[in-house]
Amino acid sequence: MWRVAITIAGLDSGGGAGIHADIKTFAAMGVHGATALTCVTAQNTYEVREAQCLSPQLVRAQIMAVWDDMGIDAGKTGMLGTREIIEEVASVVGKLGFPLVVDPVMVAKSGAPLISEDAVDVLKRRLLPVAKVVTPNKPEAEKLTGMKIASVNDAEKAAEFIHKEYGTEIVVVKGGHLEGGEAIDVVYYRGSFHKFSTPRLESRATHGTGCAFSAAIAAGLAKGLDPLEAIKTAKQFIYTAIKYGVAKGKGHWPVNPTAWVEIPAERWRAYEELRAALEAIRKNAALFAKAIPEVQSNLGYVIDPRYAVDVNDVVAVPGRIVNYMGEARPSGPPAFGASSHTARKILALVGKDPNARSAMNIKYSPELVERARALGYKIAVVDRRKEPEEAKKIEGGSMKWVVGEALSQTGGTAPDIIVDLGDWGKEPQITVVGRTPTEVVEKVLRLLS
Ligand SMILES: Nc1ncnc2c1ncn2[C@@H]1O[C@H](COP(=O)(O)OP(=O)(O)O)[C@@H](O)[C@H]1O
Ligand SMILES: Cc1ncc(COP(=O)(O)O)c(N)n1
Repeated sequence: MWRVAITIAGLDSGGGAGIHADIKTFAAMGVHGATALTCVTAQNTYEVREAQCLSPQLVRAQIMAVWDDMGIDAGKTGMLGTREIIEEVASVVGKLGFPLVVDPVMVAKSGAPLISEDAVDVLKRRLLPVAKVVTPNKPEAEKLTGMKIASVNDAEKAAEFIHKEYGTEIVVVKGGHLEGGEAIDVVYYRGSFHKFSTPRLESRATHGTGCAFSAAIAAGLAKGLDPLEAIKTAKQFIYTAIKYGVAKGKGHWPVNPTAWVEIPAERWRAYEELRAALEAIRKNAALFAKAIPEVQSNLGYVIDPRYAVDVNDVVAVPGRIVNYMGEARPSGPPAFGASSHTARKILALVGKDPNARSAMNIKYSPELVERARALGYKIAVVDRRKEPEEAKKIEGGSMKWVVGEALSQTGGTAPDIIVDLGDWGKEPQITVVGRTPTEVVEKVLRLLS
């Protein structure tokens, strides 16, 4: 069943915070997102240049248009701009009664004020009493309570104070601005404290964190989750959104709410593509058997490089592709993290050329290199005997060196094949490179036919 969540918030033209972050979050969390726009900001990752708010009547009309048609299962507020808009939103929400998460946005990450000074009091006295959840960060909680917050203990006191003073049922004092190796959010709910924590990320991507976090809670409430369950999921969600942030802009980079669904989707796609390519190898098993070297073959594929961190993001064949009685055979179904050698080679490749996401090692022979030349393949030849001792010493250093050498010969983009002439105790090999495992298998097939 579809649920509807509404964001009552401002527009950030840079797409990092505000309604963009909220709608992406709603989509990623599987609810239908609706919007009541409050203000338009001309904003990017480092500054707010201009802002203009709509009339309170127009904000109300947007909420009512959604309500009268689809109903609203939960909502959240972000930038509200003026005291008049806050009063209007408090009045509508009070009347309609859907669960509301208030992110008491006051200042942008870049430093610009997002509500007028005289509005804070209206927010406290009018909006917080009709809200189900409020999610202040440290400076906002300090402003709402007049307390100084330097520890989890202080955050607990502030959370309880906000509940008692303004009547919001659930108070989440966020720990993004506190110190320590963990980002700890403190929740006050029904007379008890709860803590939700993740490792603190060293990340530039913190623009829109509060927006996406509160939208994720609202999405959970819209789906009918228990509030603590909704907050727990939102905490995992925001961790992923910060970790895989959008590396764009000169200031605080935007968070990435869609990472939550894109990463699992990417892994599935990569798995399926590899499986299809292995099927093609099976169909030509006798031919491929001729290309399997002593160390055996592997075929790997890395997920979208925006999300690839380590060998666990590369899908390959556990136990490699072997020559069994004259037929090439994967020794098992593909798995992530199944290869170390091939995976590190692909990670080195994709680090230099985002299109070089798949590779397979095959047997070296001068005839195959000749055939590649005749086919017009782009070829790089690497002499391992020239590899500096330092490269050999670093974990994964050899692979980086081989790939670096190869790509320096082909002008920075990956060749079709890398010929590795081997060294003492190292079998010479050919690595066939492509955008997808299917492309790699096709390139190998052409070489062998
Ligand atoms: N560097 C970080 N690492 C991990 N989590 C973080 C980090 N910064 C913020 N968070 C989390 O993101 C959410 C938003 O927090 P915060 O940055 O405090 O809010 P705001 O965006 O309103 O300033 C909270 O759950 C917080 O714990
Ligand atoms: C329209 C709008 N809404 C909210 C924020 C707060 O987000 P942040 O504190 O991450 O800058 C913002 N900068 N702009």
